[in-house]
Amino acid sequence: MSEDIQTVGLTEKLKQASILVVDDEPGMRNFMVKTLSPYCKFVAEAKDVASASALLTQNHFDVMILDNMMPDKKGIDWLAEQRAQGGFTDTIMVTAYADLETAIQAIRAGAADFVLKPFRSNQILNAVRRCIQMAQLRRENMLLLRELDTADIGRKRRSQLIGKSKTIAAVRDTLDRVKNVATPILITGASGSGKEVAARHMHVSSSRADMPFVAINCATIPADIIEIELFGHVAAAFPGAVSAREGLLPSARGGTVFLDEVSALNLSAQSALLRVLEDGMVRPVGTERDIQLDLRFVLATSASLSEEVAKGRFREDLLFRINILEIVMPPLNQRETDVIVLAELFLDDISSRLSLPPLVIDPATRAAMLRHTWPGNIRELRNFIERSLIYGHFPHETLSPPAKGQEQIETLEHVEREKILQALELVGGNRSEAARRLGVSRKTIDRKCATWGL
Ligand SMILES: Nc1ncnc2c1ncn2[C@@H]1O[C@H](COP(=O)(O)OP(=O)(O)OP(=O)(O)O)[C@@H](O)[C@H]1O
Repeated sequence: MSEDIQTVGLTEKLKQASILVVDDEPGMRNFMVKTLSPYCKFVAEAKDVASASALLTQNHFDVMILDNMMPDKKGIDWLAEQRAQGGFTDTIMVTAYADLETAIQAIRAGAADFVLKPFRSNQILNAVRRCIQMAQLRRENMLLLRELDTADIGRKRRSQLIGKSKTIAAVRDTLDRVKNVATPILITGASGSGKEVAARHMHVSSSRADMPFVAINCATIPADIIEIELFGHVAAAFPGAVSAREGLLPSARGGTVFLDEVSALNLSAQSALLRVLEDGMVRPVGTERDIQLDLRFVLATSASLSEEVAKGRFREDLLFRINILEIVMPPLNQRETDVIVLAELFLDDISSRLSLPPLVIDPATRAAMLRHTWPGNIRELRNFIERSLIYGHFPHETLSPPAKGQEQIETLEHVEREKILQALELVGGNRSEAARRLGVSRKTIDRKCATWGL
């Protein structure tokens, strides 16, 4: 990498940084203060560890540059003491003697970097910049973890395939049976039917639960970079790239990879994926070296893969490799009263997340929700609940009746259910009135409603 100060890209962060220089040689201190001052907010200096300690108690410093050979104490020993007392300023050790023992001691004492005397101005500037970048990454990481923790309820929900219906219970049983086998799983089903939730559900109950779950939506990554994203690359693979990057698959090692909308992969990425599925080998772009990976694959699609094969857009051998174990996610309208169970959960979650007053599902809304076909499945239900909480009431008008032109022969039981629910919705959930209008007894309505979980 060039050492020209202009090319190191000194960030805004450096301009905000406060630096403490600790060195007993006045000439050295002067050189560092002069080098750093134009680029940093504030540079203080100390001629020994006693005055450095005093400065550290009075001010916050982002980075400390510490000479190891000080008259009163070795810099490394003093740094170790500082750490033991809770001082965590990122420290760059400066030394004239580059022996391995000193380097090991510096790392153990908690030094972030190590610079050899004599050094040029850009070397010390680069070291400070690296330190600040690392500190920023650590802080961002800590905040992200905290955010994930506070969103824990949402995260748990996304890892639990909730529902009391027979269809969902059957899916849960299958997931439980296959959770620890190495064979790839193919999850099919309409958009929003919970394919990713099912994959997470299986991962958290599998032996890989403590390892990463990496969800990748193949449809949202541009085709020309998908292989780089999945498999990683070395710097030499691209003229403009400054460094190599680990791919998403290697970063999930030991865990589960969820490849959503797998039909969106281009043919070349499909060939590479087939290799990974067959022998567990990943080859980063630009290398001749294969890396062996232990990964569990779950693939999902809302498109029909056999139709994609027929159109020449999906490799037939890949389809054979991935559809050994297929799990079909039932649409929401085939999950009995799960729509109500899920709606109640979403009402709870969303009202507390958005600090909106809670809503209770009244009988007419229940009937309307059970009757609606939910073409957008659970995602549509979630959006409906969020909209309702914002409006402060359930907007029935957005629950349209089934689209015309899609008529099919329905069972009598289904037609009866539709009609009774429609009647209940129209009369605001009043069962006696619905019974009167339908020409049946109130008892019949009660009995039917009980079997539908109303
Ligand atoms: N059983 C469930 N319990 C709780 N939430 C669910 C359940 N199923 C789905 N959801 C929620 O519904 C939404 C859609 O689910 P998910 O993303 O898993 O669907 P999908 O089938 O993978 O969709 P797509 O094909 O569009 O990617 C998410 O907000 C998810 O949290």
